[in-house]
Order: sequence, then C-alpha cells, then structure tokens
Amino acid sequence: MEMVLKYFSEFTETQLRQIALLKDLYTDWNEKINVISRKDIDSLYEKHVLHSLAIAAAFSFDEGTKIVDLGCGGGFPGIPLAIFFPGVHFHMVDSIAKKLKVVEGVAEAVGLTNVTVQHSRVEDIKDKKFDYVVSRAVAPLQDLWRWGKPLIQKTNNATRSEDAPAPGLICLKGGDLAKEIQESGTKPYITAIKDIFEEPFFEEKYILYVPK
Ligand SMILES: C[S@@+](CC[C@H](N)C(=O)[O-])C[C@H]1O[C@@H](n2cnc3c(N)ncnc32)[C@H](O)[C@@H]1O
Repeated sequence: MEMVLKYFSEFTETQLRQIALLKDLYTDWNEKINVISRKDIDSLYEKHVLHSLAIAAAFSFDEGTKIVDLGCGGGFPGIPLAIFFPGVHFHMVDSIAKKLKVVEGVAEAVGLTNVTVQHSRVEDIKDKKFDYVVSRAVAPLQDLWRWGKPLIQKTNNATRSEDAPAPGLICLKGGDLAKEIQESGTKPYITAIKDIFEEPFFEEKYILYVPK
C-alpha cells in the first residue's frame, strides 16, 4: 500500500479505503478462485495494483469515458483503474466466468459503482463500443488490436480534453517486444514503466498505446 502512496498522493478518503481493502479481498478470493499467482499475493500492491496504475500515471481520462478491460482475469488493470478514475466506466470482460466472480466480489466489497462485467470471448462482442481498450497479459499485440479495434468508437476530438489521449488500445506488456510489434502491423507509442516507477519489477515493463 505504501508503494502506491509513494507515487500517488491525491487519493480521497474513499479511494484510500478502497485500495487498503484490496489486500484482504484478493487474499480471500484467491484461496477460492486462483486469479493471482500464490507467490505474488504478498506483492499485490507492487505487481498488480501499481502495475495497473502505470496507465493512470501515463494517461488521463475524461469523466464519462468508457473503457473495456479485455481478458481482465481477477480485475487487472481495470479494478485499480476504476478506483483511481471514479468518473470513468470500466467494462470487464473475460472468457472464464469464475474470474468475473472475483471481479464482481471485489468491486462490490469496495463499493465501486463504475464497473460492469461480461462473460464472453472478446472477439464475440458485437454490440458495444468504448473509448479505450485496456489489457494486461492476455495475447500478442496483433490479437489485441484485431479484437480491440472494432470495439473502439470514434469520438469528437473537440469534446475531448487536451490531456486525454485519442481513442485507442492501451496495454501493459513486458520483455522484448520488437517481434510482437512488427507482427502486429501497428506503430504503438511506448512508455517504459521504469521511467515512472523505480522498483526493479518494472525494469522490462512497458505501456503500449495504439491510437485508432
Ligand atoms: C494471464 S490472464 C491475465 C489476467 C489479467 N489481465 C491480469 O493481468 O491479471 C489472461 C486472461 O485473459 C483471458 N482471455 C484470454 N483470451 C481471451 C479472449 N479471447 N476473450 C476473453 N478473455 C480472454 C483469460 O481467460 C485470462 O483470464
């Protein structure tokens, strides 16, 4: 928890309470439904919460924005981002129903009203559009872009604040990405998370942003 507060200092009382609750909630849920590697639960705030919030450190979203988290698993990056951006809606999608029980359980317990869930393969969603797609550890960039691009709606640039990025895909990835980027046929903007957070865990971690 301190690690999160080291980088983000403007949380409200509600947000602080919500973040503090995550440890016990994920510890309990993870015993019933495995959504986080057991050895990682002690580093929940670094490897999952802070990692997810790298997106909040790099991007700002307007109130009322709609975001879909593709392959959200137990809720990353969407749950920490939904706490950070209470005025933004997060639609959490996963093909494994039981993982969404964890997302719903955590969202309800911390009192998030800006989170919905959908049990589906992302490529089967045909009836919804979003401003942004976020994703972590789900599929190669080529697949994320193929699935995500049709879900991103065109928005009026004039109504978007200057700080908000153009609609697009924002994903968290690690390691050597050269081949994956080349195969994707996209030209993502890349942010090295080690330039945001100093912990060694973020050494080879990146945020990739592909505007539509
Ligand atoms: C390694 S887990 C990552 C979960 C979460 N994003 C995280 O970082 O903790 C990958 C997740 O993507 C989901 N997934 C993979 N392909 C999918 C698809 N085509 N549609 C929906 N979910 C998918 C899996 O069910 C799994 O929960």
